[in-house]
Formats: sequence, C-alpha cells, structure tokens
Amino acid sequence: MLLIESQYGVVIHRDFKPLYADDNYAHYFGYESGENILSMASILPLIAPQEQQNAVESYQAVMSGKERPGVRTYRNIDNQGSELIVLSVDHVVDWEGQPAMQVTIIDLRHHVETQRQLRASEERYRALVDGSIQGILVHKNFRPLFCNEAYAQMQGFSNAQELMEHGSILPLIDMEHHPQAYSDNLQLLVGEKEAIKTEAKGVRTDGSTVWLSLLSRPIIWNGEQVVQVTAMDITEQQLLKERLEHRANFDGLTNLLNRRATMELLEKQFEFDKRNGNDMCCILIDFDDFKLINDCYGHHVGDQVLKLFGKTCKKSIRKSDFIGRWGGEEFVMVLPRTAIDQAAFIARRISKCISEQRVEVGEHTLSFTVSMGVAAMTENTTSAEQMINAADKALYQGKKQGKSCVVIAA
Ligand SMILES: Nc1nc2c(ncn2[C@@H]2O[C@H](COP(=O)(O)OP(=O)(O)OP(=O)(O)O)[C@@H](O)[C@H]2O)c(=O)[nH]1
Repeated sequence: MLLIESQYGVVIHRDFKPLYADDNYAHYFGYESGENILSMASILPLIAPQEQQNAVESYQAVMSGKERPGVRTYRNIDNQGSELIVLSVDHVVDWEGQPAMQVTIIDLRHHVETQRQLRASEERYRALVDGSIQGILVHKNFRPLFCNEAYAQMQGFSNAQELMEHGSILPLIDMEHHPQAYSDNLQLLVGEKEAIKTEAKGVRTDGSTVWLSLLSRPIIWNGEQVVQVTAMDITEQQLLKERLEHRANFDGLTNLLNRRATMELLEKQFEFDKRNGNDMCCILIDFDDFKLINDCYGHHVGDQVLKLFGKTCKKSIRKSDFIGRWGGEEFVMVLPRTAIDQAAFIARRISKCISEQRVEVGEHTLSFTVSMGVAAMTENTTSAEQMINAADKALYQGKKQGKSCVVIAA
C-alpha cells in the first residue's frame, strides 16, 4: 500500500514543544536519537525560517478545529544547516489527557515519485498512521473504513485486517456506552461538534474489558464525512483508579464500606427517603466481649471472626440495604424503605444467624454473639446522625441488659 520506500519519522508536540520523537525523526535532522529532539525547547527551528510562520498558523488552525489535519510539504533544516523537503502528515492525538499534534514526516529529497503521490493523500494517510503509537480508527456510522495495527491490538485482534472484516465496531464497545457512542457519532457527522473526547469501555475479542481514552473528529474520507477516532489504552490507569477508589471506600479487612463511605451513603439515603416519605431504619451492631476473643485466641482469630461476620451479613440483606464498618467491632446496617417492625425482625434474624456461626481454632470451636440497637427515621428525625445516635443509645441499653440482644430505640 505504501509506495514510499523510505522510513518515516514521528514527532508529537504541543506548541512545537516536543513531547515524543522517534529515532527516525531525529536522524532526518542529523541527530542520533529521539532524546536529542526531546531536549530541545522547540522544534520550530527545524523548519526553514520562511516557513515557520506558516507552520505556526497551520498548527493553530488544526488545534482549534478550524482546519482538518492534512498532508503538507515543508522545507526543514537539519543540524548542518542543509535544507530538506519533507512530506508531513499532521494528526491530532491525545497526549497525557491533552490534545497534541502528531507529525509523521518522510524525507522527499530522494523521492521525486512521492510528489505525484501527494494527490493520493488518503492512501498515504492509511499507510502513515499505521505506524502511529496511538490507535487510529476511521468509521462511517460504526462500519470500519480503516484501522491501524495499534487500534486492532488494543481491541484484542492480532492484526488490523481481522478487525476490518467486521461489519460494525459496535460489538467492540461496551453496551453501557452505546447510547453515548450513537449520540457522539451524530453530533460529529452533523457538525454540531468539532471534536469529542471521551473515556469508554471496550470489549476485547476474548470478552475482557479495555478502557480507552478516545478523541473523535469528523474527517473527509473518499469524499465522505466520516469519523476518525484516536485511542489510547488506559486500562491500567483505570484499574488503578478503581483500586484506589475501592481502597478509599472499603474496609480492607471485611471488605465492607468504611465509616466515611457508610455515612455518605446513609446521608444520601436519608435525604431520599425523607423527601419521598419512605420508612427507613438503621441497626447499630456491636460484638459482645470481643476483647475476650482476641485475648483468648489471638488477634488473627478476631480478624477471622470479623470477616465471617461481614460475609454473613452481606448474605442476609437485600440489595437495597447496605452495611458498613463503623469502628473496630462495631457495624451499621442501613435498611431503606423499611419500617421499624420489619427492621427488628431482620435484626433478630441476623443476630440468630451470627450466633449460629462457628470458627474452628485448633481443638476449640468458637461461637460469638452481637448486640444490636435499632432506630427508625421518625417524623422528628432531622438527620442521619440523629438516627444513628438513637440506635447507639438502644445498643448501649442492650449492653447493659446483658448483651446478645436486639433493642429498639424509644
Ligand atoms: N482482631 C481484631 N480486633 C479488633 C479490631 N478492631 C477492634 N478490635 C478489638 O475489639 C475489642 C473491643 O473491645 P471492647 O470495646 O472492650 O468491647 P468488647 O470486648 O466487645 O466488650 P462489649 O462491647 O462490652 O461487649 C478491642 O480489644 C479491640 O482491640 C480488628 O480489626 N481486629
């Protein structure tokens, strides 16, 4: 497909400040490696002085969306001061969350033939972007017209051809993102938007998830208005983000919501149920004589008991209910749309269930109990905190009454 025999060089820059340059690019200008280019404050001096203004204007026009990225010829200057004519293919890409210009150049000095090829710019575009370090896909209403190797690999294909054999790229987009994809596609095609930047979940050929940072723009392809997508694989960053989010909201030992996340959710639920006139209850749960468990069997057994408690509770509540770790061996269960009688019933059921659990420690079989305070959101309850305090008082009563019991707040 590519009629040009020479290799091409790639540089990515923002306002001509180099962000990435490969060695081929550096070689064109007489440097040893891309590192030499990266150490420059600007790559503008590599363009012949009489063409620099033109280059700056083109850059601004493309980045602001006034002009589409295109194929141009430039007079460049190498580090010996000699002029070289290059064919340059501009391409707006996403670089660390910001748009940047990717320029692919071919030295035209020895390739008179390439002048003729200038006219076949779309064909050349195909060949040049194949070497892009970012995934590039061109589609017309999700029918793939072109994709480079990088894009195909991100989606789990072994080569671009395999992806191109698919009639639609929609199955490669997670269902959840389909409405957004349709709407973005339409907005770009009717010219409502010049570019759309999104993060979307993709489906690899093996069914696994790939997270992509996408920059979509309308381009002309064989005379038709179509969409070009530049993609970066951000799966690792996304997984890290999810892990950090999980760590920020969940307790590491029991994998239940931590106190902060529980309170946040409880407050939201409280506001919702209050506004909608729904019932709502909370149960404060505290282990009985937990210190004894630690003292007799060791801290690790205490941990094991807490984990088992978390699992047991999660299994015994509805999807709309939630439970969080409030403190060391204290937990809060939130029951939206639940009246106090039902809540008391649930508390007793869980209390029984907990007391039936057994943990084997060597020759010993350990059992344990909890005390619970149950409170409802009444007409006079004005905050989630107030409801928790009421449950806490009831729990305190329970502890005084001899533990292993469920006490309903007055
Ligand atoms: N193993 C383990 N123990 C914990 C954890 N968090 C708190 N504890 C222990 O739980 C015990 C709680 O002791 P206390 O507050 O006296 O309560 P208790 O012994 O359950 O007594 P009552 O509440 O009156 O029934 C303390 O010994 C804490 O060290 C934890 O994550 N793992």
